[in-house]
Amino acid sequence: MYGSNDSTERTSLGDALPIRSLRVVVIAGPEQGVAVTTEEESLRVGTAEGNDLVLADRTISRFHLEVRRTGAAVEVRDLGSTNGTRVGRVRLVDTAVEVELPVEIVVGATTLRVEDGAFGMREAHAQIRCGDLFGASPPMRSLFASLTKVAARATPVLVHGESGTGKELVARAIHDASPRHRGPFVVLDCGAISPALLASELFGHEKGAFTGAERRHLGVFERARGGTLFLDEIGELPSELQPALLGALERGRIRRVGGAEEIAIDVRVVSATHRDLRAEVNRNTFRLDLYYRLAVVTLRVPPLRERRDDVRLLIEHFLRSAGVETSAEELFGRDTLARFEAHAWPGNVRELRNAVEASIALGEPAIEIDEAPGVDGGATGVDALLELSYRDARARLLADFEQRYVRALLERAEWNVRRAARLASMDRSYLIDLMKKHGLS
Ligand SMILES: Nc1ncnc2c1ncn2[C@@H]1O[C@H](COP(=O)(O)OP(=O)(O)OP(=O)(O)O)[C@@H](O)[C@H]1O
Repeated sequence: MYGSNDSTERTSLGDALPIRSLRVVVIAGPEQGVAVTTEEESLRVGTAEGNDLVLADRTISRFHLEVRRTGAAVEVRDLGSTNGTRVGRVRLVDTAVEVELPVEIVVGATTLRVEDGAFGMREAHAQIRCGDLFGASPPMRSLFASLTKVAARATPVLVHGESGTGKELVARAIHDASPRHRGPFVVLDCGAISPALLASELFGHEKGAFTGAERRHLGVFERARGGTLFLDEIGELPSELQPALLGALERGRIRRVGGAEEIAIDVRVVSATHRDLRAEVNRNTFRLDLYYRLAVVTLRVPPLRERRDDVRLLIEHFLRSAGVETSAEELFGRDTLARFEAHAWPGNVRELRNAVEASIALGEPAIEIDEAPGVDGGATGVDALLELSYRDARARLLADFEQRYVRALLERAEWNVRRAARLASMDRSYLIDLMKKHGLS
């Protein structure tokens, strides 16, 4: 069984996984004949340094497109380019299409051909655990290997992944495996703090720097001295603060708001985002130079739907964490487990953890939720409610509605609570209360 402590330490998985390289060739256009091969699962094309294929064609955007393997096929994703990406007769702008290789792609005045390259091996973690992260799927074991390698150095890392995929745990694991592990791990959620307060949270302020600044306040750069500074939701950093952060990282010094003294910083910066910062660079909402500073290494945390073979392992882990010794199969039965594995999990591992915890609390699988009777109900829904008093029936329908509404709202907002509250014009703390009430937080 996956979840037992012994199995988390096993080393029999091996430390390499087979991989097939991707090759891109310019078959028409100003740079015809140029070709690049990458050993990674993905390949990027654009005019900015940092792409695998860097082109000079002016009709191409800085980060124009990405080709990523998805099992037997590849996904071609346009990264919000100005002129779009054409695959056959389909024109993509800020969207993706799944195709088989080889494929011809037209970008600006250039035609590319992407094809399979040679077979090779890539490094993989030999265990199904890395820090507090669990994962046995190839993309997770490959992530664990990169994470462990990058942890040893001081390199800034950008962690990219959908909400609830475990980005904060990745940052924490980097810190714990780094030479700075005895220092502090300080988190700043750039999306949760009002832009007016963000400068002071980052750099601190002196007493009297502004109305209400009654005493000196140390910012996260100073509090993380000797350790790791985790800048969560870095894509939400307002443009007016981006030059100040860039300056601090370039000079290795900060100045508190209202202060004159320059203070040397000693932090390793790990940042995270659910947004594709390259698309934000194309849109000019994120500075290219700041992107380069933060994303010296990018680690992508795959969504749960791309690693369904991890679902069972994670369920076992969450059961053990909740003190339940029964195995997932005994508890839920095969059919329900199969539904857990087939579910799309838009809220990723966080949603799965909530579903497992709710299942334990309710004593029945909480994956049934999607199929609960609708609030508008049919005659049958109302008929069933006639068994109850009006008051109880009303309370039951309301609770049902709340749960379905909050879940749908969070899914629409990619499980970003702040965004969800804004979408529903609802107070954030009220939304958090509703999430707690319905086992969604
Ligand atoms: N691979 C994993 N193994 C075990 N637990 C995980 C894993 N990934 C995520 N979790 C759990 O899922 C929850 C969400 O993880 P985390 O907060 O790290 O996600 P995130 O990507 O930072 O989310 P957000 O973008 O919303 O801040 C946490 O409870 C975390 O412990």
